[in-house]
Amino acid sequence: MLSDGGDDDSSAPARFELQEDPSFWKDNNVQVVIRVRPLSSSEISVQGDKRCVRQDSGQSITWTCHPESRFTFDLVADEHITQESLFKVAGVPMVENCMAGYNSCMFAYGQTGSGKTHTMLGDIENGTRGNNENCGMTPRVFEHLFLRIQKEKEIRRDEKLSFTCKCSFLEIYNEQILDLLNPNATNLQLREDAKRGMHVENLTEHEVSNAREALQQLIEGAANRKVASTNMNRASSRSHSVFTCLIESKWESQGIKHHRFSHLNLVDLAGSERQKSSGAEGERLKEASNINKSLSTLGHVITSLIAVSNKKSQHVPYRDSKLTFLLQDSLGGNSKTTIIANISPSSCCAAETLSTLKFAQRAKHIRINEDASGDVLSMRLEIQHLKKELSRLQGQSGFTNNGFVCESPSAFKWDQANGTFSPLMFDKRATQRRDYDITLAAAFRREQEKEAKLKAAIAAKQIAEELVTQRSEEVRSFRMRLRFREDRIKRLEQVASGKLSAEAHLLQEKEDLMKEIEALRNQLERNPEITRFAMENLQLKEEIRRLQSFVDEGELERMHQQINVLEHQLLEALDWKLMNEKDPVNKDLSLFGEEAGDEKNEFLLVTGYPK
Ligand SMILES: Nc1ncnc2c1ncn2[C@@H]1O[C@H](COP(=O)(O)OP(=O)(O)OP(=O)(O)O)[C@@H](O)[C@H]1O
Repeated sequence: MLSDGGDDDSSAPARFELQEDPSFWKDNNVQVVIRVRPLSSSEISVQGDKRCVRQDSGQSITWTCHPESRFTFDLVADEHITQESLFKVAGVPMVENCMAGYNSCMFAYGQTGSGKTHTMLGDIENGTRGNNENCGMTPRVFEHLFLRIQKEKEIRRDEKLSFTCKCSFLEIYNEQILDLLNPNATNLQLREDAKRGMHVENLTEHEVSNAREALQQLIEGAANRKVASTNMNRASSRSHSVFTCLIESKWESQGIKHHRFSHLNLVDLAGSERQKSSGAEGERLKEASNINKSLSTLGHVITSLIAVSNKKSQHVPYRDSKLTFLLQDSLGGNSKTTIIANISPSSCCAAETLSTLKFAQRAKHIRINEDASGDVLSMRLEIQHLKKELSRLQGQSGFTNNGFVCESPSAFKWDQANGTFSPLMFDKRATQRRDYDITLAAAFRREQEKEAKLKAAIAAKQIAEELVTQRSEEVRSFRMRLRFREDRIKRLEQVASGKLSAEAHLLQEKEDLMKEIEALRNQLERNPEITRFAMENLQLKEEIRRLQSFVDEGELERMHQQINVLEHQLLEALDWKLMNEKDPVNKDLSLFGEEAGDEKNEFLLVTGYPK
């Protein structure tokens, strides 16, 4: 039985600043955030301000009923957090991940009335954040996404970078997929193929070119969602909704055309309420049991993913619900996922709050991409290596030898107007001038070579990144084939035990084989592409190595020769001066190229130069 916490529970909750960790996503693929909503007026009327949780820091929270349990997460957002602050710590990094080419997914979990829709959509009717502080994560994400796209296009104008964004909005209601942008389309089917991965057949996709257009789709779809009044929430969402944006980018570099896709999924799950407290009956009860079934499958999927990452299991039951089947790439694929678990702090929701905290804690242990890590890791290492190479080459833009420093061609500028190096202006002037021209040209040439090397290294890095994407695709296709095989084994077991007829099995077998053939065909088509990328990668590495040795050996040698020539000329000029000047003071001063008695000599006398 649940018991209330101590007297502390009713005290006003503490406030905590959310500390962002800028390097979080470098090492993690799943972020779990807890959001505590303020007490509602109905909760206050039932239980006063008695709370079942106490926040201890920006990362930890204690469930204060019996037995007290402490939980630690990536972030715990207190009751006072604004929509904007939450967006900054969870939404902005999500967009950045997406711009970096990762599939990104955010989903809100929690009991009915805990604030999922408030978090994911908020007030979408009154514009975006500039004039509406209550608008939620999704509109803010799109506003930021289009700002970033604009900025990126400007920065990479030379590469003719272009983006296409297509939005879709669906809900899963009673285990059926409905198109929220086309309410006439019901019971849509999930399909999986090697080209598009997991997708919903015939789902409406609208191209959007700015945040306003994306918001328009959001408002239109949200109005079509199944909403009903329950004991816990006057306007309770009775379905899971998934707003997806497919971002396609194209650019050119070093004569190579690049093409990249990434998905942005924003998911508002239906409430994880207990049927008793939700007051559900009739149609509502059917809805509630479907919601609970799919959410418990989500829980099983998470448990299996943890077992898979601990090498204790190999099977993940994605197919047991539409929700997990649709989200499988976000949960177990090449994706960066944020889970916002919403909770009520009220004592009257203690059981649901504990269940949400436990769910969130389990999700924290998911380690995705494990099976692809070998390949992807080696590609990442390759990119890191190329980056190092690049910065090393950039660092070589200054060269020092015997106190002679060349930082850029401008360092070779010879100031004739000031009359410096006057001895060189006599009979040997023409030869000296030519030597300087040669030196200057060599410096420019080196600068251009470095530019070229820089470009080549950037291209090599991009190719390596493409290669990473290709390999991930390959792994996904492989996983798909694995799943087909697992299904076949299961069916054969059913045939053996008499649960499935041989005819039904053969029909399904045929369909699966067709799919597998298609997957293999696609893989075959893609293989030459991968090889080509690998080849280009190798060629670029070779080019860098060649340019490197050119700098290390040939060019360096030439530069030494040029310095020797210059030193020799300078000594000659000094000898000439020594032979022609009698006054030692003027003789020394003349080393600076000035005649005795001019302004510079006066300066040296004032500052105590010996007479
Ligand atoms: N952080 C918050 N600050 C202020 N009000 C909030 C907050 N979170 C939720 N609310 C309010 O609580 C009520 C229920 O929230 P919401 O509809 O977002 O819950 P939900 O989890 O989506 O519920 P359901 O699963 O039933 O759809 C709404 O009136 C909402 O405005």
